Amino acid sequence: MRSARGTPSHNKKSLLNIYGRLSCSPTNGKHLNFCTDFEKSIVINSFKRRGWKQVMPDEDWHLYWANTVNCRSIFSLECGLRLGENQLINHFPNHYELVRKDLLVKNIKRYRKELEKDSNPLAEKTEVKLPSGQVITRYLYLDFIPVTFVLPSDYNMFVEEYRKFPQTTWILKPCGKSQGAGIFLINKLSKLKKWSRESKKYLQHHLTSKDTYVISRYIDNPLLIGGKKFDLRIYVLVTSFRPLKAYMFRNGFCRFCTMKYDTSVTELDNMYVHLTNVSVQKHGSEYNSQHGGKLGIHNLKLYLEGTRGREVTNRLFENIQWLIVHSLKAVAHVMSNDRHCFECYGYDIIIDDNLKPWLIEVNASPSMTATTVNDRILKYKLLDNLLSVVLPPGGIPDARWNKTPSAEALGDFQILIDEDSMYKGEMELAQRDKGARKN
Ligand SMILES: Nc1ncnc2c1ncn2[C@@H]1O[C@H](COP(=O)(O)OP(=O)(O)OP(=O)(O)O)[C@@H](O)[C@H]1O
Repeated sequence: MRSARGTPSHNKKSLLNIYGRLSCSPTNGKHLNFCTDFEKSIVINSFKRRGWKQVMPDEDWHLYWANTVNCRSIFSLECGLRLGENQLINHFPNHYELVRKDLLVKNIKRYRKELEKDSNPLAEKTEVKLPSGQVITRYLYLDFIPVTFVLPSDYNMFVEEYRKFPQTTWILKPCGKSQGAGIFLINKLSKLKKWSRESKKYLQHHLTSKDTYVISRYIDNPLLIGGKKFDLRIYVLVTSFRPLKAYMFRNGFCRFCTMKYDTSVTELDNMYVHLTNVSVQKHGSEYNSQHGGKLGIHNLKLYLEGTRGREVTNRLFENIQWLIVHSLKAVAHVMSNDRHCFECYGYDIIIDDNLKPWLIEVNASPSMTATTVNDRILKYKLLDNLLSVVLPPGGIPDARWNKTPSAEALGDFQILIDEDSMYKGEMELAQRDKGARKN
């Protein structure tokens, strides 16, 4: 039987063979087994350091660090597998609701509309005057994704928006790709039409989800440091969507472009200026492999406190947490909340020069490859802390656990939201109120 390790995907039949007869025996205080699809030393060593043994997907495992394709197959109807109480896996079955570019946008738009329909104050709108003099209406609290349309389905809506704001630059991104592949910027509708004709893409009828694109307003006023654009990579661990339990790793980092930011039309195609992906920048002649174009979030905070002041810096970081929590709430009701699952998401955020954070995208399998020494230290810590959060106090996976880690187990994770304890807190307050009224 072929192992799932190191193979990117399986066909349904072989998965049925591999997983159909799988169950994990009770641990009884014996050794714990992990299995992974990645040949990454950081992943493998993080388990081995805890004394766990690596096994194949068709053997007894307690925790599977899977790729998204294999995880989806495990939960597919054809597979018919029921995970045991001592088995955990690192993705939710339909994580794509949050991590696919088009679905993220659809879910956030729907969430805002629902709040609006319920007259929820969170959905309050406000009028904003643009530098061009035009006045637009936008959400006061929930305006954290750039205006985005899905192509080809929203093409007419996009053209309407384009005509209203003809000076805007747009960024086109394929939904089925990553690492900057297939991304380009446009500032003219004619360029989009030309691309469509040449690639015979979005106006064709036989489309697959791989051919879906999102077109987003390009954030053309990013905050620059040393004249260069950067984005933030923040790790967010979710252990449950209903109730929502999410944690943010304190040690995120900035990823810088290697070339100075330049909005001139001639530089529109220069990806070393506009895309912050390490996978793009590492091919640039200015790439520095010592620091890998990365700067720790603590240093960014210090820099901002020094240049912009403590108050606005704190507000920026509060707004980042706000946008993460609301992006998760936007998908919480569509997620299949399997209690064997947890997921570590890589959030990509751009800060503009008004210190407003924008959510660019969410990744389900943030890279566990280290590009520098600091990166290696950070990622080891991330995985070590993550395991402490997802495992109950005895260290043995248990899907029945109430997923309430102790303060020490959190390590460098901080609680973003725990609806369970919020609910309990509210109940306690209500009880106390009732008691006070009785007295
Ligand atoms: N709306 C935007 N405004 C400004 N820059 C953007 C915008 N969208 C994307 N970018 C830039 O393009 C880069 C790649 O975009 P994005 O992360 O969405 O695509 P990706 O290829 O899927 O990347 P990943 O490998 O992280 O999945 C971002 O890191 C950012 O630097």
